[in-house]
Amino acid sequence: FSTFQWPNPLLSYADQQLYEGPLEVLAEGCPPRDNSTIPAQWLRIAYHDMSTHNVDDGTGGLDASIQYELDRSQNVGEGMLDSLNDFNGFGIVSPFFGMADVIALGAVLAVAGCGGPFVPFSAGRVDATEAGPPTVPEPQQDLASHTESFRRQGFTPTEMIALVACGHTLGGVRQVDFPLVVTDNSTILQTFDTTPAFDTAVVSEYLQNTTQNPLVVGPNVTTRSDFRIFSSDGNVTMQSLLSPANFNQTCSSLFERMLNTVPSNVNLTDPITEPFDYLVMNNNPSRTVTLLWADRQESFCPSSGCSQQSNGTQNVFFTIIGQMQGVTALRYQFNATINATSSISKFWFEVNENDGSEPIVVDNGGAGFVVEQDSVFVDVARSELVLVESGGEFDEFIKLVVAVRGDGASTSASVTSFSPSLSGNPPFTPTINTTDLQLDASNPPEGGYTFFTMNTTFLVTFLDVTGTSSSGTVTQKNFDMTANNFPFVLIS
Ligand code: HEM
Repeated sequence: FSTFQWPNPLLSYADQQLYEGPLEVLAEGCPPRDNSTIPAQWLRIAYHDMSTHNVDDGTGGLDASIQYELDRSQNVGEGMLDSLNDFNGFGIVSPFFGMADVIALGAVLAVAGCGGPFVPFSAGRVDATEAGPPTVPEPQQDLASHTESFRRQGFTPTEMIALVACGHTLGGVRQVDFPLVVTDNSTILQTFDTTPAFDTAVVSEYLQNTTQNPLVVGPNVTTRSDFRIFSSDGNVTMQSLLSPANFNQTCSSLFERMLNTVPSNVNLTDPITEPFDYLVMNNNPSRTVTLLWADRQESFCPSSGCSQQSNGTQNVFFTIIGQMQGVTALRYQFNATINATSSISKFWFEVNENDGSEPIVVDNGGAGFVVEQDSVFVDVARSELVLVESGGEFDEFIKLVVAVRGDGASTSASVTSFSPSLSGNPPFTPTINTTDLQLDASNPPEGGYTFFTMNTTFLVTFLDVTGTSSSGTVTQKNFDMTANNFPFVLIS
């Protein structure tokens, strides 16, 4: 069992994106694109975004500043724009998980998708709002410049050799973008090694002098930067990287550091190395899982808690990250009715394998899963996903219903909504809107609550809901619209 403490919207969301998120579909199986592969493009953009870091003053790093740097020759290549569109297109940028976190997640998935090692993922990067310095290394620079570049980014000369080898096991150099590196214009892209996979071929082919890596053996000696870097310690580091186990371990830890290179005022989460939203267990059909809760007045539920047994299970389909770690999980579902007056103060679970062993109590490290407030919340059961049909045309919207404890005369509610950018061009900036809600005529007050409503679209992914009553103002933060199934209503 993990030591994860609920609630933690950032960690929960990062865990969900890593283990169940949609982005992996473009990385799984190392799919080809633009004569290279999608993962190669994702790994390169992560490095370029991070290369603005300066260890001397703690500025720059993986901060999505690349969105403002695409017009620089260092960032040439259609893979850059394609990758940013991939990252924006899934709509997974959230109020607390920005483009920089998505770029880092993309690199983790890229390495795994091409058969490389697991790279531990941390979240919490902060997106820049302007370009960083133009400090991406370029092939025509000399070894001393590259050594200084990597020092400034936080890497030793030995780490520079390994990081370049780890990066250049994927993809290659495009002739149109680097005509001085790949001079033969019948070649669209010259790969760094003969395999698209994340493997040691880039190292072994270099050491065997069979390499076609244009940054090692290209016709233009000035742009043989990989040759100068790889041979800078008499091939000692490259020899050590011949071992697949050492290559994977070295690349995993250097990539983790590369992705965690952020401005010094940014704090990242601990690395996520297991799916902690669930209990990960073998399937046991005789297992029972019980939801227990305490009421707010401490008089309604028995001292052992009110309880409700699970009424069904769902298989969790893990991404390549979960698959490579060999984890399996079931999600247990509950349908519990909670008395509106006595309400709920915290909940927890009991897992009984029914095999004679003691039941396991899952209680968030002893504290229980505390429900901070019950005065303001999105009422999922009263909200509706509405489909309107008129003359063969369909219009869809979400009728959002918010419950505020208190009577109609003294209560009010507003919603701040977050929608990822719809633009096809970076920088991708989300839309944030605040709207005052109307009293909901179709849901009269009930159970001490007044109901408010607004219509919203599927483009909204997160909400903060604020309600005011005679007892004060309360906000339910970070309500995830994409994680909820509202009742469906057809109007025709
Ligand atoms: C001195 C340092 C480096 C130089 C001069 C350099 C240079 C280049 C060049 C010229 C390309 C071709 C890009 C294109 O045609 O689109 C390239 C591709 C690539 N680089 Fe580097 N690179 C360096 C370090 C790194 C590092 C540290 C990484 C680590 C992640 C990396 C990852 C990649 C990847 C994955 C590609 C393939 C992109 C694709 O196929 O679309 N590079 N690099």
